[in-house]
Amino acid sequence: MKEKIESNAFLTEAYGSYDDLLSFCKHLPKIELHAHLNGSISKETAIQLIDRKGDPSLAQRWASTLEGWANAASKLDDFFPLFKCIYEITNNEEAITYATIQTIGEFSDDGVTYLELRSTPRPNLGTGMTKASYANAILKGIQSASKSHPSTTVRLILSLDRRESTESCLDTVDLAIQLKNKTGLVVGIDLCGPPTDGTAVVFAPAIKRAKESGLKVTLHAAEIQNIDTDTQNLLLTSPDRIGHGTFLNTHAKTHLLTSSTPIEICLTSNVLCKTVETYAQHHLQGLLFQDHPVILCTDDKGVFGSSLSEEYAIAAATFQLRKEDLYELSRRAVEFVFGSEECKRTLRNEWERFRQNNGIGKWTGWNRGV
Ligand SMILES: CNc1ncnc2c1ncn2[C@@H]1O[C@H](COP(=O)(O)O)[C@@H](O)[C@H]1O
Ligand SMILES: [Zn+2]
Repeated sequence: MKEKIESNAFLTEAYGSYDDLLSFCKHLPKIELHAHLNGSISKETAIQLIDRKGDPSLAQRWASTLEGWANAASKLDDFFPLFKCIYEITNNEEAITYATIQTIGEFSDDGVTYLELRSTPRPNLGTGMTKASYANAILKGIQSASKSHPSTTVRLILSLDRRESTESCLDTVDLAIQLKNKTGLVVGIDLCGPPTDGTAVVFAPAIKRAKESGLKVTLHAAEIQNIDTDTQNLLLTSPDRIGHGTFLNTHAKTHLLTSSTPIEICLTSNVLCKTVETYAQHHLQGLLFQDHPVILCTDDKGVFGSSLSEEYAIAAATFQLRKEDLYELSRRAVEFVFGSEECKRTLRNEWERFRQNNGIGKWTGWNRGV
């Protein structure tokens, strides 16, 4: 169950009500840098995809799988089996293209100006889908959405799953390099999946090849407790960003703080997957007060029933962030995108226009009144 955000004196004074805060967050231009395609598929899109398949038993299984997880999840490991069912819905190129277009549309409607979608190229013997045809189906969706939702710029990150072998990861990286050169839309790679599967040694050659080819690298790191050696070895590959960083030991934290490696923060994901007990206990607060680069992200908005605007609103209500703070958070994210310098210049101008048109005051440092 999602934790309910209580109204409080700060929120009332700074925004009026939670709804007023949410509408400010929707209006604010935002950058989403950590969104897994198959986890981001909304209920509406999933239902449409299932309808197209014409398999009522799948609809039933999908609904009960999600509900079962929401009611009984007690640890992060409970989350990954959900995808067995979701992948039945997206087991062909047409579904992947449709899911991509719909998901981009939803982020765009939520005020996301720049989106980095990520997904694991996944062959399917039954439907003949290959890693390449999978990635191309996403690119087709991105190209189509650039016409229907021109206000949102979209780039793609190909994910390596921790359950894959070194060879399989190298194949994905080679595909990413090829598609980067061909389309300019693939900008990086990610490492995701169950944190206790595989080891950094398995993935290091693929990460190295990606970096050498000019791809950017983001890695899920320290998402659960007691994986310090793996986290340490992953950090040695010098990722450009990391995801979560929930359980960084002192050594890893020092490494990240001194290298100023940005951390993708997924509040609702961490609370619902039970790696963080409550929003108020989230490590975002400590990172903010150390002025470490962070980016608010959704992770899997479809499964978690959230949106990026809500993540901003939750951060504001929990850590007493004013309009200027939220603007500063979203503006800073521009500097951490994997897109080109030209892309960053365009985004910087957009943020400046918003600031001027909306009377955003001078930022004076994070509110430490919490
Ligand atoms: C909640 N925290 C998380 N931690 C680690 N990996 C996650 C994740 N959320 C999602 N994924 C990864 O993303 C895949 C689904 O999207 P794609 O099929 O790639 O589009 C999942 O199979 C999992 O490997
Ligand atoms: Zn993730």
